[in-house]
Amino acid sequence: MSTIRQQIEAVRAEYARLPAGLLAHVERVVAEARDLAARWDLDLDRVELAAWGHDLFRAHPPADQLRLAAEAGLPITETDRLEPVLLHGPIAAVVLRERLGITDDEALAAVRDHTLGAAEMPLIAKVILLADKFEPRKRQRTPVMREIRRLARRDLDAALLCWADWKWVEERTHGWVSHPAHWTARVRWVAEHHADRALPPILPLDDDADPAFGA
Ligand SMILES: Nc1ncnc2c1ncn2[C@@H]1O[C@H](COP(=O)(O)OP(=O)(O)OP(=O)(O)OP(=O)(O)OC[C@H]2O[C@@H](n3cnc4c(N)ncnc43)[C@H](O)[C@@H]2O)[C@@H](O)[C@H]1O
Repeated sequence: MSTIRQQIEAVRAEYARLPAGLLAHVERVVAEARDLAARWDLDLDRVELAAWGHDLFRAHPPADQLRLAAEAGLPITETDRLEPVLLHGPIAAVVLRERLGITDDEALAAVRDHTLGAAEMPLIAKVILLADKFEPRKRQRTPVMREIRRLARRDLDAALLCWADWKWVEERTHGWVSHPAHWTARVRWVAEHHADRALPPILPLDDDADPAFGA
C-alpha cells in the first residue's frame, strides 16, 4: 500500500498530460487549501491529495466526460447531459479510487463534490470547494470571493452559504439550470443556518386581548 505522499506524487504526475493552465490553477488551489486547512487544524497531506485530484478531468472534452461517467456507472441527470463539465469531480473520484488506489473516503468526497457541494460534507470537502472558488486568480476575477475567503477563516458553513447565494445569481445570469444535487445541498445549508440561529417562539394569537378585534 502506498503512502499518502506517494499518492500525491502519482496524482500530480497525471497533470503532465493536461493543459498548463489547468496545472497552474490546481497549484493555486493546493496552496489555498493548505492555508485554509491549517487554520481549521486539518491533516495537510489529505487536503493536498484532494486538491491535486479535484480537477483531473476538468479539461476533458464534454463527450469524453459523458462517456467516462457512463463507464464509471455514475448517475447522469438531465442537467449533467446539458453541461457534462459538472461530471468532472465525480469521474475523478472514481478514477482516483479505482486506478490510483486512493481509499480516503473524505478526500474522495471532496473531489466528487467540489463543483456542486453536498448536503453532508466532511471538513476537507468544504475546504476544497471553497479554496477552488477563491484561489488568487478567481478572487481577482470575482472580487466578492475575497469576502467569502475572509468569512471562511471564521465560519466555513457561512462561507459555503454565501458562495451558494452567489452561485444562485450566477446561474440566473447565465440561464443555467440549478443542478438537483446543488439545490438539495443549498436547502440543507439554509435550514441548518436558520436552526443555528433559532428565533424566539411565536406566541399564540389572542384576538380578544387585541384592541383592534374588540371594537
Ligand atoms: N482545457 C483547458 N485548457 C487550459 N486551461 C484550462 C482548461 N480547463 C480548465 N482550465 C483552467 O483551469 C481553471 C480552473 O477550472 P475551474 O476550477 O473549473 O474554473 P471555472 O471554469 O472558472 O469554474 P468554477 O470556479 O465555477 O469551477 P467549478 O468546478 O465549480 O465549475 C466548473 C464549471 O461548471 C460550470 N457550471 C457550474 N454550475 C453550473 C450549472 N448549474 N449549470 C451549468 N454549468 C455550470 C461552469 O461553467 C464552471 O466553469 C480555468 O479557469 C482555466 O484557467
